[in-house]
Amino acid sequence: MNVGEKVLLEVCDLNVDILKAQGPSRVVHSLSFSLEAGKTLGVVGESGSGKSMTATAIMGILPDVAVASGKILYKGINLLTATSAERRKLSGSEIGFIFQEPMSALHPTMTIGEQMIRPMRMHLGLSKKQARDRASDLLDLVGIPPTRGVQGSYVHQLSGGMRQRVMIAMSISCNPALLIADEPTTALDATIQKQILDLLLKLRDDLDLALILISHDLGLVSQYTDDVVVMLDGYEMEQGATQEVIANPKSGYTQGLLEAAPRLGRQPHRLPVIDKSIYSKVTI
Ligand SMILES: Nc1ncnc2c1ncn2[C@@H]1O[C@H](COP(=O)(O)OP(=O)(O)OP(=O)(O)O)[C@@H](O)[C@H]1O
Repeated sequence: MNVGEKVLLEVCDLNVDILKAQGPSRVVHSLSFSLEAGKTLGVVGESGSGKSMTATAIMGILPDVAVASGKILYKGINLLTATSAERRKLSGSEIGFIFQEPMSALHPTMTIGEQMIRPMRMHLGLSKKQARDRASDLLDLVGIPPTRGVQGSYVHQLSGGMRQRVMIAMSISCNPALLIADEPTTALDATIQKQILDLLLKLRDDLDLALILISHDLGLVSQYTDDVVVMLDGYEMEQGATQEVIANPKSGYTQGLLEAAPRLGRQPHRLPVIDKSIYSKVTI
């Protein structure tokens, strides 16, 4: 990937360690990638490969037991050494996050409207009325017209697809430049999955966002991203332009993922078993 003038995010030599009683255990090893405005980067790997640790390190919401080192440069500011005031300003406003499971990310006893207006008042300094109007516009933008009365609803009253649309509306409410979506459609059926991913791409284009799409599904990522990083057990297996990686995978692990990848709306007849042990980092 070229590091040009439009680079928004540069992850350089990122390591993440989990602190355990017997000592630190590394779950992300020397990971580097960059992302330009208006582009989508896929981070792909099976469960436990370090995708969420990478995402939460960028967001500054790593679990207490985890420590990150290296550099995460956002518009040239190293997020790993930024002051908490700088971080607060960036996370949740400049950098938006879409969680896998909106049911646990959204507050159960606050209405959707109340949850939406809070960050807009804090980060954008809007009045209650302005924030409510903007919430209405944002919901409309993600395909929920004001007539649905969603602002007055609670999360448990919405369908899975509606919840994810609400999360997306919230994630773009403070005009982020970067959006990180961690398995945003895993809990949804194939038709809704496609609608949500198409919506994310439309927002990326309309708002000139940079988007990181995290998924275990290389087939899905291949349809929605410009570049891809393939991870296994915390290591980068390969990265590059998505179509290039799909057409000529350098790593046997990527080939295995491709064979296992379900396409949108089509499940594979049988999942091949990938023998991970033969891709141990020392052999690469
Ligand atoms: N809160 C935590 N405490 C201790 N270890 C953790 C914690 N969260 C993740 N890990 C460990 O860190 C490693 C990387 O996990 P991570 O969640 O980043 O993987 P992932 O690729 O996102 O997988 P998944 O798709 O299942 O979320 C795994 O070995 C996992 O067990």
